[in-house]
Amino acid sequence: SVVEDAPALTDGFQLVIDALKLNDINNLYVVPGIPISDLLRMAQAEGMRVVSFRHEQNAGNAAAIAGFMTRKPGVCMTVSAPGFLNGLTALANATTNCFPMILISGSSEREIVDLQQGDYEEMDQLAIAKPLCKAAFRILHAQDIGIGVARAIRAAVSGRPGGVYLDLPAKLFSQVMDAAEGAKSLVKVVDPTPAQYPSAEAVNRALDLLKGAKRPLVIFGKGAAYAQADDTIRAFVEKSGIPFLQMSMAKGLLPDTHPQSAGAARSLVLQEADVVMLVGARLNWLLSHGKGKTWGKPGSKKFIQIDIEPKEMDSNVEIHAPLVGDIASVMEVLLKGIEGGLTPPTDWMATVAAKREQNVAKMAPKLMSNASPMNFHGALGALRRVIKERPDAMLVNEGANTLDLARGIIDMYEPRKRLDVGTWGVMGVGMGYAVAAAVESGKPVLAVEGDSAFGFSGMEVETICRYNLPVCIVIFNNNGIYRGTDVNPTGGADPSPMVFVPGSRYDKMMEAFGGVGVHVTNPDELYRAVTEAMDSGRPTLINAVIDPAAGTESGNIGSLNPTSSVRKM
Ligand SMILES: Cc1ncc(Cn2c(C)c(CCOP(=O)(O)OP(=O)(O)O)sc2=O)c(N)n1
Ligand SMILES: Nc1ncnc2c1ncn2[C@@H]1O[C@H](COP(=O)(O)OP(=O)(O)O)[C@@H](O)[C@H]1O
Ligand SMILES: [Mg+2]
Repeated sequence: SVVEDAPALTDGFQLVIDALKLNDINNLYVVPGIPISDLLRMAQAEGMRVVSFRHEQNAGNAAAIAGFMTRKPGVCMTVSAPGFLNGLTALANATTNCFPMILISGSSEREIVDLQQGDYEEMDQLAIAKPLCKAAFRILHAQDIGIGVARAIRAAVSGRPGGVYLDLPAKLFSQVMDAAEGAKSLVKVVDPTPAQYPSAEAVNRALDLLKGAKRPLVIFGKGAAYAQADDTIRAFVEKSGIPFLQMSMAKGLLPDTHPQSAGAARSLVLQEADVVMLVGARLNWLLSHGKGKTWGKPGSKKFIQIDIEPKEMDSNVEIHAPLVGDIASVMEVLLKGIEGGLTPPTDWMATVAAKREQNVAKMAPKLMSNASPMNFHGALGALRRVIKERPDAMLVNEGANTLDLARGIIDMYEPRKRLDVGTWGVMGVGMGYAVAAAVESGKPVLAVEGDSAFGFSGMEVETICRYNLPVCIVIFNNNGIYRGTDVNPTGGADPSPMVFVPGSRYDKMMEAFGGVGVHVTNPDELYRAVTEAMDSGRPTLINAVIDPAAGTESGNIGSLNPTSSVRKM
């Protein structure tokens, strides 16, 4: 009959789904609406995991951290204009942190946008996205969907990973084409992250510096965690005997309790080291740009830097031995290069270990504090114990005091388990990261949130309940941004802009959506409530009361704040 003879047809909706699935992308982090609602329904019908959020920024953050965790681009899908704009902060944050992510947004018809005739949600999204991401593409014809998706995937993960924008005008989805032709138009990306080995000359230059060093130091950044070269990295550290530092999201690459860890002796090693090897860590503000009093006498250090991005070398200070390549390949060659040729700096390591033990001993009593209302140290002592007992749990962390103190107090034992505000120090990543951490890892998630930080993405507690994710949110409720004691200098009726409703009960928010809400006022209650949540896997929010006076302005980075010389605040 006529139907049987008619060539099978496909369309833009189907080709987008086929192109993503062909490239092993199965999870979508989205906010539905025109023109992507049917695309999402079809994707779900085809077995893709479609996780629907309450705000695109959180969907985008989820996609970005999924990229960091999996080395595959995390995909966020939004509607046009306002939905696209809401996703941009996450796209820019992914690019800043070198997380591979693709923001796919529906958009308005080109002919109306280009004549500025006032389309529904009209905006030239491609032009607006370009400065905020690694690459940006628009697809106008169904037969180009295969190559367009392939381009976006390769751009996101190749070289320095980052954010990519893919613009899909509404009319593209309903375009029809021959199914056989459509299948042929699809592209499975081949080797998007090729091994990139450094030259022998570059390797020897670095090995010479390491062999001549009296006080060497290795600093691992989140690039080293992302590389997933965990065994090679551990072998290099243990064969070389060199002390190491782990930046926030690299913690757990080696256990923070490792005998060569210099985490608790950070000031000493940055001051005294004579050769510093940076592995997937930029000498940016987080490392004081490699200069100033943090780094001891000017010119007292020789730097080795391993990075896939050639332009990162000499970004802040002279790099004496640049090693351009992917961390897995470079560390493999360095490991071979030190076989039998490097004498472990045992005296230096002993000096570092002594300092570390001294600082750990100084901190220990603070972590036993049973004060109620709690201070940060007492509360974090309880959470430190939970993660020690559950090293495979994911830890999400944001805030100021809540972030800065947790970073040093909660030891990590496994790679890619600590997910925090990263390079940009951006608040609001918490719930998006928590959702993706649960979806991508299947492991229980502990999200340790400042009360202000939580507020940026808190509506997603409904998303967490809807998907019944094993997320335990602990809010350090000190009634404010940094602290809860600020006052309005005029004594007027309005509260200080830095404080919130005193005695607020965030746990009631979780109960509103069927999750478990707990209110705790001491570390023992906190420990028990988190343990119960991690055992049950039930969405849980614990309102942990912290003394409003316990914090400091901006945590550890108060010095970045400009202050008035004419007016004392
Ligand atoms: C998007 C965004 N907005 C504002 C800030 C400024 N900011 C803000 C608003 C912070 C919240 C600190 O309060 P908290 O309650 O989360 O943490 P503590 O009370 O424990 O210090 S930390 C910080 O740098 C930011 N980093 N990112
Ligand atoms: N697979 C990889 N191989 C080499 N370098 C990488 C790889 N993945 C990411 N990088 C690099 O790692 C660095 C990460 O640095 P950064 O985000 O500053 O880490 P941190 O904040 O933890 O110090 C970036 O410069 C990025 O180019
Ligand atoms: Mg606070």
